[in-house]
Amino acid sequence: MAARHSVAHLSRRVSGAVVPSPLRTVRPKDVIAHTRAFATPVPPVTQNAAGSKGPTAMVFLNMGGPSTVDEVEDFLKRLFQDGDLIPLGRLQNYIGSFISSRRTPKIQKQYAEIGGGSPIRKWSEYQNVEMCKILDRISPETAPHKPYVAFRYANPLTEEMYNKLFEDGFGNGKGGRAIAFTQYPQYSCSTTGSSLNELWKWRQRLEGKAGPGTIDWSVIDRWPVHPGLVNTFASNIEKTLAEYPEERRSKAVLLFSAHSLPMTVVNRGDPYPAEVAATVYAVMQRLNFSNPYRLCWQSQVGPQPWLGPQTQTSVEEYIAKGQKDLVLIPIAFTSDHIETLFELDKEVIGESGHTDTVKRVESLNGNPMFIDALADLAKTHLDSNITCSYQMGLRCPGCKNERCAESKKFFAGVQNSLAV
Ligand SMILES: C=CC1=C(C)c2cc3[nH]c(cc4nc(cc5[nH]c(cc1n2)c(C)c5CCC(=O)O)C(CCC(=O)O)=C4C)c(C)c3C=C
Ligand code: FES
Ligand SMILES: [Fe+2]
Repeated sequence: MAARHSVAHLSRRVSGAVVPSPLRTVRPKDVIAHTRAFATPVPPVTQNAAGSKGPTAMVFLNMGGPSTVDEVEDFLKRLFQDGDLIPLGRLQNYIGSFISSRRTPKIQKQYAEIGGGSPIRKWSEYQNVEMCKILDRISPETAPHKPYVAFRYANPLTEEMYNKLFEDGFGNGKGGRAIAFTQYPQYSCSTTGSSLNELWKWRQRLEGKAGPGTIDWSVIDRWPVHPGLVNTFASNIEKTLAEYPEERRSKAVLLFSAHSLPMTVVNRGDPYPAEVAATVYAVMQRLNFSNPYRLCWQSQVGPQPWLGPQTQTSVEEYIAKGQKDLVLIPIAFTSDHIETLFELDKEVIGESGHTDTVKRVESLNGNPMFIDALADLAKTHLDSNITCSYQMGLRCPGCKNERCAESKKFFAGVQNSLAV
């Protein structure tokens, strides 16, 4: 299809003010899929090279997790008090605080069992530092690239990250460019959307109105089918399949597992289920459909209906049908966390009665192929001169959240914000 969109749809933020990009045509595919060719030649590092437009702040957005058991209560409190994740109305803070205190002992035990905390901070910091090293080489014109992490529910929180930006010479009248890079490959309003609403909130509080000297923000908001992501998943799956005897290998069932969503969020029109399915299909294409597969959903919380089928039930039902060779693939998160190390390893596999034939594919963590993919995504974004994907300007059909409207107007630009 040769549908072409004028770049008048797209905009670039310069010193906080939205200005139209220079006229050229961009296919929406270019904006969303970031499919730059992979064989980037690597020139030597050129820190502060003459003509560099850097420094550039690379800000990883994610939910975060408690690094110690003592941090669990605060983590859960922030999570249950987030109206973008769990809308509880006017009593949000009160009810959120009540639910989180009651839940804390159970969740503390789970974090204790996986080594005393979540590894998300360790992996996020490592991935970002390594990505920035690559960017300094392949994008000397925007070097040096400085790594920052902004978590939604654990330290370092968005406010802390913003103050660090100020300390390092960004904003405060000095401007500078910052890229908000979501670490959720697939976009959900309850994950990336919530992080962007939070970033927008602190941007308003700490920098006031957009204007000369404020930070120039742009966003990498989704990357469900980036070839580097797809290849890393596929190669990890191949490694796990190789552990089965050859005669059983192609009959092992691949069970992709993603964090579920409440049906209220799905029915509001959240993009996440479709984007997770896109990742699964791209990985299967890359594997040449070598095995039968299904997508299932894990980590439901509370009594309301969630998107299914549930991962644990699916494993039990396949085993009951005689299918015991099952490969679990966490497909919606880029590092290990409580849902891989506790829920999949200890509950789903541990309680399956078949720990020798039900296996889990390793998480992306520090995989160099994955770090290359992050650098490729960032490089494509830095070169593209766009603020975010064209898709990001559109609110969900059922969205009633004014924070979404405001943050979309800010990040996508007023002219690209649709249905706000
Ligand atoms: C793509 C990933 C995730 C989506 C989508 C998501 C939605 C979502 N989550 C909750 C409630 C909880 N999630 C919790 C932990 C948690 N969630 C994700 C990822 C997604 N959540 C991760 C990676 C983690 C673990 C973090 C870590 O270990 O570091 C928790 C806390 C644990 C618990 O109490 O069970 C809750 C609660 C909702 C309601 C939701 C969608 C609306
Ligand atoms: S809930 Fe999706 S845009 Fe607000
Ligand atoms: Fe969650």
